Amino acid sequence: MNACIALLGGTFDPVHKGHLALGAHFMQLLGADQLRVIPSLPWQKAALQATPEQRAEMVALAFAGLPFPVLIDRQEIARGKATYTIDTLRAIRAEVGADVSLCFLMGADQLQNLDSWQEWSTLFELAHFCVAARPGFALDDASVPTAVAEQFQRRLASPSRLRGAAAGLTCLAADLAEDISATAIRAALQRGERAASLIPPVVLDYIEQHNLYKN
Ligand SMILES: Nc1ncnc2c1ncn2[C@@H]1O[C@H](COP(=O)(O)OP(=O)(O)OP(=O)(O)O)[C@@H](O)[C@H]1O
Ligand SMILES: O=C(O)c1ccc[n+]([C@@H]2O[C@H](COP(=O)([O-])O)[C@@H](O)[C@H]2O)c1
Repeated sequence: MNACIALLGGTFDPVHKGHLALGAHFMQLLGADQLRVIPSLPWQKAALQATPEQRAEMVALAFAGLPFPVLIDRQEIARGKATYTIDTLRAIRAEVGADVSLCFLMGADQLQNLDSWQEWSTLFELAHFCVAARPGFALDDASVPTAVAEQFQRRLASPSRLRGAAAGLTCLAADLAEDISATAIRAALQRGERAASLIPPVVLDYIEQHNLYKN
């Protein structure tokens, strides 16, 4: 059987339990061999609070010790300029070869935004796309751009089919319902709350040690 790698890209400012739930959910659904977590230098988000290095360190702490293999892939922060997923997928595809199943994970908010991504329709040539529900972001056709909804529906397949093919399919996890966002966490920390139920304890310790998200 082909190897299967799940890819989780994100800003992670900071990483939180919603990211862990998204990764773990699809690792189980897909029966994937590895989760690669890729901290980004996002071109659509201004004024990040933690540095790229701090965000990558928090990601490494959060994803340590899970019951499946995890690789923290620093290629996007190493690029040192705003990053596009198309470039990252091309690099990973060149590294792993044509047959490995690559499954890019995202929440419903990014599906609503997918048609703004660089070369978005070419992305399906390089990977599968797996979308999880997220409170506050609908997955119905009215909330997703028409061209994205069409691509998504046409390519929709079971997780086992994604595992058996290299790229080009989509899959939906409608049952994830983690009401957590980095925006809400930053706001809570700024108010002086600890947000302990939303962030892994090791990440909370890191945030406190580095005086992050105070203002
Ligand atoms: N609670 C969640 N449930 C499902 N997916 C999520 C959740 N939080 C984040 N994601 C997904 O994880 C990826 C990285 O998210 P990101 O690091 O931007 O966190 P965020 O909470 O969305 O941040 P912000 O509030 O700053 O926009 C995106 O694909 C996003 O959709
Ligand atoms: O390639 C793009 O144009 C693009 C535009 C928006 C988001 N992305 C990717 O989507 C992932 C989640 O992004 P975000 O902003 O929700 O943290 C992350 O890997 C980003 O690099 C990619």
